Parts: sequence; structure tokens; C-alpha cells
Amino acid sequence: MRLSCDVAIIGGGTAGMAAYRAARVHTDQVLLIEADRFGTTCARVGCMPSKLLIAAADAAQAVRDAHRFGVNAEAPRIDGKAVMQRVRSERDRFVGFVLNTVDGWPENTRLNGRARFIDARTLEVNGQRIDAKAVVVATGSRPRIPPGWRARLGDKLIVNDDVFDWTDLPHSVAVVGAGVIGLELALALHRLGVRVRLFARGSRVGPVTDPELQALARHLFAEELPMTLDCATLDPVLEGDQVLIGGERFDTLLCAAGRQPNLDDMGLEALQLPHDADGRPQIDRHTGQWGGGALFIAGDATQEHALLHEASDAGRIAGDNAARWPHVHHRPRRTPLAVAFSDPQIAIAGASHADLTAAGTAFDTGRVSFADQGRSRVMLVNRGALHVYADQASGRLLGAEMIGPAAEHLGHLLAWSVQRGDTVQQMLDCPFYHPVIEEGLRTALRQLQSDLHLPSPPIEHCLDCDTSAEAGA
Ligand SMILES: Cc1cc2nc3c(=O)[nH]c(=O)nc-3n(C[C@H](O)[C@H](O)[C@H](O)COP(=O)(O)OP(=O)(O)OC[C@H]3O[C@@H](n4cnc5c(N)ncnc54)[C@H](O)[C@@H]3O)c2cc1C
Ligand SMILES: NC(=O)c1ccc[n+]([C@@H]2O[C@H](COP(=O)([O-])OP(=O)(O)OC[C@H]3O[C@@H](n4cnc5c(N)ncnc54)[C@H](O)[C@@H]3O)[C@@H](O)[C@H]2O)c1
Repeated sequence: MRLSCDVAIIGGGTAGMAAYRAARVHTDQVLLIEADRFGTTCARVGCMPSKLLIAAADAAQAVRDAHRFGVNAEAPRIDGKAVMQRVRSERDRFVGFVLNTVDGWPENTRLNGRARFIDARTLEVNGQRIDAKAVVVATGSRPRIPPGWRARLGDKLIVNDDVFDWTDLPHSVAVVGAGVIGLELALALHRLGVRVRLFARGSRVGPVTDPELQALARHLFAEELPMTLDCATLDPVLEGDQVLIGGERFDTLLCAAGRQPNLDDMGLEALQLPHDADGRPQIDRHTGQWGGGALFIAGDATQEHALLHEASDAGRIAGDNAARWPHVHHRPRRTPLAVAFSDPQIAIAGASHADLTAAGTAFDTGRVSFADQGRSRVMLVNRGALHVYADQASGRLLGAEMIGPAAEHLGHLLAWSVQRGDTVQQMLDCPFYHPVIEEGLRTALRQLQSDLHLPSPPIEHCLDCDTSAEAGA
């Protein structure tokens, strides 16, 4: 039997579900195909369970830090079973909401099975042919495991997915990879009393690209977390039931060495779609189109901005255009924003230092250290720094990078300003309360405004009390 539909969506994660919703506005003939379980990477093994683990770690750290305020508490006793019980039950609750949504969609619009392309508009799922007028690829990504490691380490090698099914905390974990996943999980496990060492091939820790902030990130995290950076070769081996790496033995090795797109083994090669020099799909971000035909792609599979809100936006755009095909609309994309939930947190808003440098942009940098920032000191979160970047000619804010307190919130303010096209002066004209961490941002903006050497704005006189206004000055 052959099925036919207007839009087939491959992958029922965040991007696929957003594509489904957008396509259903135009047609009922939509088919959402999921190879595994519905419930999304974000809710099952990504954003949500990792933040649950981090929340437990933050609670333990708050107890440890209490004495610095003169509040004496016993060292925290961490009940690994209870920690993991909460992580799993709250995770299941979040997954439940996603499943409720999917279950509410007509049964004949969803299909379980792995999809492969026969040609650009024909798929095969469970031996069944599906003809689609347009297809959205939203297949996500999976952890990248260095060649040979799985064979060598067997089930002693784990990935993020495995962590959130633990029923107890292990004694020791070697974490490989100092990207966002490695950093967030290593720090959380360390604070929960697990013996952790973070191993990285290079010297970079976390996503900041500004060399000064990268050096600071290395320094700040190394103060707390055992790390071995710049490992030319990492050669973990199994020794009994332990993993031996860097001369140290661990219960298990958590591989966080990046992610690879789920685009292999799908029959895509035969379609001869365009790729960039790095082998990534060459797509139009404003339409979701991959190649000139009726094929669209969204989410982690695109290998750009592997983040929840980007997957959701890109899925909506791709689903909408797939249903409108051949009438494709260009949609605006939001200003980039990325946050790492480490402690201190990390945020990158708008253009990163690396983006600006690569583009040859003439920009100035405003800086603030949080070491002596008033409210940050009050709360004993005075670690880190913020850099804001502005266009030298116009004074417009282009981007920012930071490692420091409340980065998840400051990152939003900064991304919103970049998206609105605010100048540094316009940002300084906004209210700043006292005493707040945002006053640190103001310090950086003031320094930036002064360095920009732009013509001064006209002086505003108070109409109620300034006699110079009466005099027409
Ligand atoms: C540990 C971790 C923490 C994270 N934390 C954050 C965070 O705090 N904030 C944030 O913004 N982002 C975070 N992310 C990233 C975020 O989770 C992803 O960007 C997002 O989930 C990607 O959504 P997606 O729809 O592209 O992929 P997914 O949700 O993975 O969906 C893809 C689906 O496609 C299915 N599929 C694959 N191949 C086929 C096929 N051939 N046929 C049919 N179906 C197929 C898969 O089974 C899967 O269900 C985190 C990720 C991880 C791993
Ligand atoms: N808070 C968040 O928003 C959040 C949290 C987690 C994940 N994410 C998303 O998931 C994406 C993937 O995260 P990630 O941490 O897996 O990838 P990543 O690309 O950020 O980091 C991968 C790290 O592994 C290292 N590495 C690569 N190959 C290696 C090897 N063979 N041996 C040792 N080290 C190796 C890299 O040098 C790098 O440090 C992120 O880029 C982000 O978009 C977001």
C-alpha cells in the first residue's frame, strides 16, 4: 500500500513538532514520522533533565557556601538516589506534557518508523512507500563518539542520555569534552559529590570565543573542577570494571565530545543536495529550504545553533513553507542567544567575538569585571566579566559575551537590544535600578560609549527646574 500526503516530516522532536503545527494550519494531509519514542531530546535527555541535575547541584553548593555569610551548616549529605529520583520523575512529567500534545493529534497524521528517501518526494517507512509533495527533515543529532571507543569501553562509555536514567549517583566519572554539555554535567556531578575530572583535547572551556574571557573561564572553572586540558591524545582503556584515562581510574566515562547530525543512512546522498566547505547542509535559514526543491530542514540536523529555541523557530518556518510549497516565504530569524548553565553562567548574545573578528568588523569593546561589582559582592557571586561589542561607526550594540552572575538574564537584555538595533547610548538611557547586577552592564556600556568617541548627544535640560531651558540654551 502507498500513502500520500502534502507534507511529510521526518523526526518528531522539537523542530518536527513545530513543523507539524505550522503545516497543519494549511492542510490536514501532514504525516509526522518518528523512528524512536516521541517526547523530544530536550525533555527526555537534554535541556530539562540537565537543568534538574544542575538545580540539585546548586542546592548542595548553597549549603557549602553558607558559612561565607556567617551561616553555619553541616556539610551537605547528598542522597544520590533521591537526587536521581527527582531528576527522573520531573523529567517524566515534562516528557508527559509532550506526549499529551502528540497524542492529541489525529492518529492518521503520525507514524512510528525510520524514514529513508527513495527519491526527493518518496519515502520508505517500515517497508511502506509514502509520496509527499514536500518533506521536512528534522532528525536531530546524537553524541559523537571517537572511533574505537565504544568497542574498547563497552557500556562503561556513557552519553548524556544514560545519565538521566541513573537510579543513583556513581562514585567517579571521567567527562570527555569541555563544550557546553561536558561543562554543565561535569560541574553538576562534582558538586553532587561525584569524583569528576574533565578531559579536553584543546584548551577551550565552554563556548565563549573572546580570548580574554576564554582565559578567565579556564581560570574560574579550574579553581573548582579538576580538569586536564590540552590532551594531545586521549586513550581510555578498560581495566577490570574501571576506565583508565590520564593515569586515573573511574567508574565510567561520559563522552561529551560534540554531536553529529542524524543525516546518515537516510538515502540523502542520492539527492545530491548542496553542502558547505565543512560538509554541513547549505540551507536558506529564512526559508528552511535545502536545495532548490521541496525539501526543507530544521533543528540540530542543520548543524547550526543546536539550541531549543532555534529548533522551534526553524521547524515552524520549514513546516509553513513545506505546506505552502512552491510558494516559499522568507521569514526573519531572531538574534542569536546562547546560555550555558554552569556556575558562573556563560552567555553569548548577538555576534560573538569570533563572528566579529571573522567578518572584519570595526568594533570597540566595553568591559566590566564582576569582582568588585556591588550587588554581586553582596550575594557572593562576584566572579566573572562581561564584554560588550559595538560598531565603531554607528555606536550600535553588535553583541556581547560574558561569564558571570545572572548571565541567563543579562544575555536576554543584550540580545533584545541587539535585535532592536539599540545604540550604546540608547541602552544607557534606559533605567538601571540600584543595587542590581545590571549596574555591571552599565559600567561596561559607559566605558564603551566613552571609547567610541562619538559626537555627544544634545544635553537634555529639566523643563521644571532648569532655568537654562527658559533662556533657550
Ligand atoms: C544534554 C543536553 C542539554 C541541552 N540543554 C539545552 C538547553 O539548556 N537549552 C537549549 O536551548 N538547548 C539545549 N540542548 C539542545 C536542544 O536539546 C536541541 O537543540 C534540540 O532538542 C534539538 O531539537 P531537534 O528537533 O532538532 O531534535 P530532536 O528533539 O532530537 O528530534 C529529532 C527526532 O528525529 C528522530 N529521527 C532521527 N532520524 C530519524 C529517521 N530517519 N526517521 C524518523 N525519525 C528520525 C529522532 O528519534 C528524534 O526523536 C541540549 C542538548 C543536550 C543533549
Ligand atoms: N545550555 C545549553 O543551551 C546547552 C546545553 C547543552 C548542550 N547544548 C547544545 O548542544 C550542543 C552540543 O554540545 P557538546 O558539548 O556536545 O558539543 P560542543 O561542540 O560544545 O563541545 C564538544 C567538546 O568536545 C571536544 N571534543 C571533540 N572531539 C573530541 C575527542 N575526540 N576527544 C576529546 N574531546 C573532543 C571538543 O573540543 C569540545 O570541547 C552545544 O553546542 C549546544 O548548542 C546547549
